[in-house]
Amino acid sequence: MQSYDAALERILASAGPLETELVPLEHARGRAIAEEILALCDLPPFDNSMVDGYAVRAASVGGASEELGLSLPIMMEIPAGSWPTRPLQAGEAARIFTGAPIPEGCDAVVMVEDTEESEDEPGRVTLRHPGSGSYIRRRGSDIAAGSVAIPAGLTLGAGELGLLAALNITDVPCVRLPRVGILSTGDELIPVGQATLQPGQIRDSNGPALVAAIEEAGGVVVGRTHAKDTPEAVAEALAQLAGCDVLISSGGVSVGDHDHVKAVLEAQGTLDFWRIAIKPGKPLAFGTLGGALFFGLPGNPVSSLVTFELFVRPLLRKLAGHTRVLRPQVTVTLATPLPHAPGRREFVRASVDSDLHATPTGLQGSHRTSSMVGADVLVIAHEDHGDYPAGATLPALVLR
Ligand SMILES: Nc1nc2c(c(=O)[nH]1)N[C@H]1C(S)=C(S)[C@@H](COP(=O)(O)OP(=O)(O)OC[C@H]3O[C@@H](n4cnc5c(N)ncnc54)[C@H](O)[C@@H]3O)O[C@H]1N2
Ligand code: MOO
Ligand SMILES: [Mg+2]
Repeated sequence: MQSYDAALERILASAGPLETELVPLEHARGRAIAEEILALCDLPPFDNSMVDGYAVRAASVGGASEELGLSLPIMMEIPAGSWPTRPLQAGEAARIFTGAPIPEGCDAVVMVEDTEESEDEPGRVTLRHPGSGSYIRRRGSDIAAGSVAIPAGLTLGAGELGLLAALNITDVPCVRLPRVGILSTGDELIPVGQATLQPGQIRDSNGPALVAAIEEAGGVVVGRTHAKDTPEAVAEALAQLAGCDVLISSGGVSVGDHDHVKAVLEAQGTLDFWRIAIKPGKPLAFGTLGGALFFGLPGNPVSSLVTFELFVRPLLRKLAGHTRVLRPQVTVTLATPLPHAPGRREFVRASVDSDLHATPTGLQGSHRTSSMVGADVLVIAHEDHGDYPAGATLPALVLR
């Protein structure tokens, strides 16, 4: 049996980022950037005012104070989007607005709150501040031309897309999204919304849950099918899903007489390993099949989703080019005691409050789909440890 760490390491070592494709900026959210993006121009592109006020030469307004106002002629008005019509000379002021270009000769802006315009003196402004804070945003002070705007492998969110837009990059080099196929195995399974259940039958809930998990992870579901519990049916269904980067089956991977996934994988592809010392999800099988990476996830609904989270999601993130493939890990404090038998590393579904006090989502049986509801974290109970008391601090993976 593999340890959690060894299994994750083997899985992540099995593949690297897929090819690069150009993605329109408006569709690039959540994608991983394939290569380092250099700024081709300075941002901001010109020196501009940080405030609404008056552009001046600092040397000529040094004597201004609250008591000793300094009156200057207003030589021009510079709104954002315009360009100064002339340089600013000593002893002159220009009305200027936030974001507007600084005129040549100006080295300080005085905030409008520190000035007065009087009807008695039209065309003049009285400064009541020496203009010491310059309030000028220098060209290139956000990002200088030639410097790295976005490093390769970063996940593009609103902030990164805003910077790309400022740099006028309309087509973004992103890593292609992994194509994923899903196979639900089981004689007992009936698709959601179809037929009335006969005795012994249940709904295929893993299929829809895995679709959601794959999409959340940034994969594209390109095929989804079902197979009865025979080796022939499993092999045939998997053959139908050819052309995927990743194949995921659920069920039929344990030791029952009707569990055929592992044998089919060994016969038709390669089995890298089977079984991990974790709970839930022990009988996971990993290997390759027809050019795809293959995960045989256990059929129990919680086991399939938790093993997806622990092993498939990181691999999908890696294939999709993200530098950060693992969920953030935090330390939580147990709000209630946590029963845990030593032997396997256990991933306990729990909700957390804003102080990271964790409350398990009820009994943790791997058939209990309800234990996934409202799960914010997977609390990690160590294989060498027994029960944990309330107040114990444990590591946890943040799911959302
Ligand atoms: N003798 C042993 N039996 C079992 C062991 C073991 O070590 N020795 N391990 C148990 C563990 S742990 C798990 S996990 C399960 C894994 O079973 P399989 O991967 O073979 O899955 P199935 O037997 O096909 O199904 C298990 C369970 O899950 C339900 N299921 C399956 N697919 C779906 C689906 N798409 N939607 C909803 N529910 C599904 C299925 O009806 C079963 O109840 O094996 C234990 N047994
Ligand atoms: O390894 Mo299983 O998922 O505990 O029921
Ligand atoms: Mg089974």
